[in-house]
Amino acid sequence: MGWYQDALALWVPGGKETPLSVNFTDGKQGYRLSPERVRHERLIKALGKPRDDRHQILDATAGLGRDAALMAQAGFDVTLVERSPYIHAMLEDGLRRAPPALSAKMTLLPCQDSVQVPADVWHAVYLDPMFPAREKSAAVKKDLRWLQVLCAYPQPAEEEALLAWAMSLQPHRVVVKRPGKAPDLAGKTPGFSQKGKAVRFDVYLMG
Ligand SMILES: C[S@@+](CC[C@H](N)C(=O)[O-])C[C@H]1O[C@@H](n2cnc3c(N)ncnc32)[C@H](O)[C@@H]1O
Repeated sequence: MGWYQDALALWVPGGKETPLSVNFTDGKQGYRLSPERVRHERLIKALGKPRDDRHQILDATAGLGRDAALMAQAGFDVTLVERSPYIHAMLEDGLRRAPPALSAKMTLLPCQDSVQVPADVWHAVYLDPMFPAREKSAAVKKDLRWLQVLCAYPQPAEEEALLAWAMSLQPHRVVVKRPGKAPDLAGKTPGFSQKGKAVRFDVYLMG
């Protein structure tokens, strides 16, 4: 890990790949963040409309902040939690370089496991826990490969605890990102799902 073109980045010494860093405006992410695009994202549809003046989303598994940026661009105030110190440091650096209008809507908590946050304030708690990729390793994208190196796959007991904890915060809904054909998180059937080709968003309506 080090500095590459003014960004905190990860790379394999001697490797040919461009180093991985968090950039909220580049390439595909920049395109997906355009205001016309963002409302068509399945994640945004899964979140529904805020009500009772609750505009806050807790992204409890923030990773590289891509989904958080979509949610922020859609108008939500997003609080991000990330427990890997490497990923957290890159995310913090990406937010430092992000357009002010975007970073103003994203609050990164100090590096920690997602605990000790207040209940009763969230429109939604968003979970995107690690799940083993189906594709062969060469086909898996660079960022996902790094996540696989740095972050452990949760055991069933941890998945269960994560979902139970998210529900205990009493948001209007809990939204869980899953690979299209993966089983429901912790075996719990969602109220409904926003399904895409490779990924789906399971929605647990809490009231
Ligand atoms: C699949 S990635 C999330 C990717 C993210 N949605 C994005 O758009 O970049 C999962 C991330 O959640 C983090 N994580 C998993 N369980 C966590 C927990 N209990 N508390 C905090 N972070 C957690 C992992 O370290 C990893 O970076």
